[in-house]
Amino acid sequence: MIFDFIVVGAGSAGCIVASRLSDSGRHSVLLIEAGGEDKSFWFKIPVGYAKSYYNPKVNWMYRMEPDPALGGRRIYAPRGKVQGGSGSINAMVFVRGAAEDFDNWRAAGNPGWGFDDVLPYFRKLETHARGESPWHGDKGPIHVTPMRGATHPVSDAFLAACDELGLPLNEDFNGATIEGAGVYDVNTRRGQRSHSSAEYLRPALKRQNLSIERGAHARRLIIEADGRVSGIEVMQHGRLRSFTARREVILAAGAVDTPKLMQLSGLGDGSTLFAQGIETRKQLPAVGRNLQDHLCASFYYRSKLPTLNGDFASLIGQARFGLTWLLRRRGPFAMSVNQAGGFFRGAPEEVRPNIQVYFNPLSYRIPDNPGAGLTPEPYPGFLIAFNACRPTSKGTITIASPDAADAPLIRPNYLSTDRDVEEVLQGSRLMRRIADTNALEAWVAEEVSPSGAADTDAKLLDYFRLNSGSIYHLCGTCAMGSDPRETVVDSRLRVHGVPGLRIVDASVFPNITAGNINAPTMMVAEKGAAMILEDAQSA
Ligand SMILES: Cc1cc2nc3c(=O)[nH]c(=O)nc-3n(C[C@H](O)[C@H](O)[C@H](O)COP(=O)(O)OP(=O)(O)OC[C@H]3O[C@@H](n4cnc5c(N)ncnc54)[C@H](O)[C@@H]3O)c2cc1C
Repeated sequence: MIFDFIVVGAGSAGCIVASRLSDSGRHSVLLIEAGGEDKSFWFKIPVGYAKSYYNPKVNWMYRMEPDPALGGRRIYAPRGKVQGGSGSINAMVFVRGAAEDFDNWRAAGNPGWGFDDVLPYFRKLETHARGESPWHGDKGPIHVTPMRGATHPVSDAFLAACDELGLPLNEDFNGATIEGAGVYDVNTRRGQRSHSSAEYLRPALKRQNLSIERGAHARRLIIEADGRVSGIEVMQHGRLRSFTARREVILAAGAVDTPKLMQLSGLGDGSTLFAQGIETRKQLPAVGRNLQDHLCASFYYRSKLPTLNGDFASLIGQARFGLTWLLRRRGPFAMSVNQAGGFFRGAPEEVRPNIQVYFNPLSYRIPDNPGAGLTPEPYPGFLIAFNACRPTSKGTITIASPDAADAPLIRPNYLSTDRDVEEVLQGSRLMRRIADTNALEAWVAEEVSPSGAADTDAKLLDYFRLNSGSIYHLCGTCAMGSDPRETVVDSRLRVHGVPGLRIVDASVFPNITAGNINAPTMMVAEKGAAMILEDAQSA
C-alpha cells in the first residue's frame, strides 16, 4: 500500500504529526502504532495513571541496565504502548521549559528553535483556561487547566513555606518566567485527560486521507540502493507487511524506540551495528547517544493532620472521589498527584533555577514488583520530590540483538558527573529547608525517609543513590544539530544524509528542558509538521 507520508508511532508527537499532515486533505497519511486503541475509561480519568503504570498491555515496561551510580539498580522506564503513547499514561503535568532551554537549542546549531521561534507553536497547540495572552493560546486542541484553587491545604502550606524562605511565588510556570513556587497546570479538559490522541488524532481519523494501523510493530525501514527511505516493514498480528511512502517516513516512536528502529535499519554507529550482524547503510554515530532524563527522589513526611492518604486507602474515600469526578469532573481523581512545586536555585551562586520540586499531598512508594500496585503509605503523609532541571550525565540506547522483538539496552549513566552529584546535595538541602519552616510545622510530624539519621552529605547522597528513579523524561537520543558526527537530524528534522526520513519526537531534543517534557515534545511535533508541509509545498 502506498501513502504520501508514513508516521511511525502514535504517541504524543506522532498523533499531532499525522493529524497536521492530513489537515489539508491533499496528502495521504498512514499512522503505524504497535499498541492498541486508548478506548478504556482509565485513559480518560487522570487517576487512571496508576492503572497503566505496570500494565504490559499498554506499556513497554522497559528496565534500564544496572546503573553503578545507583547501587547497581535497574531503573524502571515505563513507555506508552497504546494510541497516544506515553501521553496516554503520563501524569499530565504541563510545563513548557525555560526560555533559555530553547535558546540553547538554537545556539547548538539549530536556527529557528530559540524561545521566540517556538513560542507560537506552544500557543498554537493549547487552549489555556486563562484565555489568550502573549504567553497563551485559546484556540489549540490541547486544553490546559491550572490546578490552582483546587489544591489540598497541605499543598497551600507548601507555598507558604516557600514564601517564608524568600523563594519567589509564581502564578504561571508557562508565563514570563519558570522560576518560583506555584501550582502546576495539567493538560485536562473538564477533568479528563486532554492529550494528542483525543484532541488531534481522534477527530482527524474521520478524514478519508488518514489511516491508522494498530497492533503494527515496525521492524525496520525499507532503504533503496541509493540510500533513500521508501517505506517500512511491520509485524502485525503475526503477519509481515510493508508500506510504501511516496514522500517521507517520519519516525515518532519515542526516545527509546526511534533510535532502536534506526539501528535495526542499519542507520547508526557502524561498530555497534556490526556487532549485531547488521549492515551499515549510513554511518550515523550519534544514533542512541546523548540520552538524557530527570532523576528524581522523594522525601517522605508523616503528617499531623489528614492528607489524601486516608481517602486514597479507603473504599469510602475512593467512592467519594469517584462520585465527585463523575458528577462534577473535579476533585483528586481529576488532578495530577503532583499538585504544587516549582523551579528553584539550589544555591545562591546558581544563575538560573536548576532544581525542580514536586509537592504531593499524598505519600506512596512505587513498588519494584509490578504485581504489587501503587498504594499510599499507611499513615497521613505527604512527599516532596526533586530533580535537577538539566542533568549533564548522558546515556545511550543500543539494540541488544538484530531481533526487533527484543528490548534495547538503555544505559542511563545517571550521576556520572560531579555537577549532577552537587545538584543532588543542593536539592536534598532544599527539601529539608522547606520542611523545617513555620508554615509546615503544623503538618510535619516527622521525616520518615531519608529520616534525621541522614545527617551528612554522604548519607544524603547514599539515600538518593538507593532511592531515586526516572521521572520518565527520556530524550535526546537522535539529537538535532548541524554536525552528523554529533547529531542525527538537522534543524528541519531531516536525518543527516538519509533522504526521505525525518524524526519528530522527544529524541530530537538537543538538550533536556527544565520541567516535564510532554509539552515541548508536542511543540516539536507542531513545528515539525509545519516544516514537512512547507517542504512538500516547495518540492
Ligand atoms: C509514566 C509516565 C509519566 C509521565 N508524566 C509526565 C508528565 O506529567 N508531564 C510531562 O510533561 N511528561 C510526562 N511524561 C513524559 C511524556 O509523556 C513523554 O516524554 C512524551 O509522551 C514522549 O512523547 P513521544 O511522542 O516522544 O513518545 P511516545 O508518546 O512514547 O510515543 C511513541 C509511540 O510509538 C509507539 N512505538 C514505539 N515503537 C514502535 C514500533 N517499533 N512500531 C510502531 N509503534 C511504535 C509507541 O507504542 C508509542 O505509542 C511521562 C511519561 C511516562 C511514561
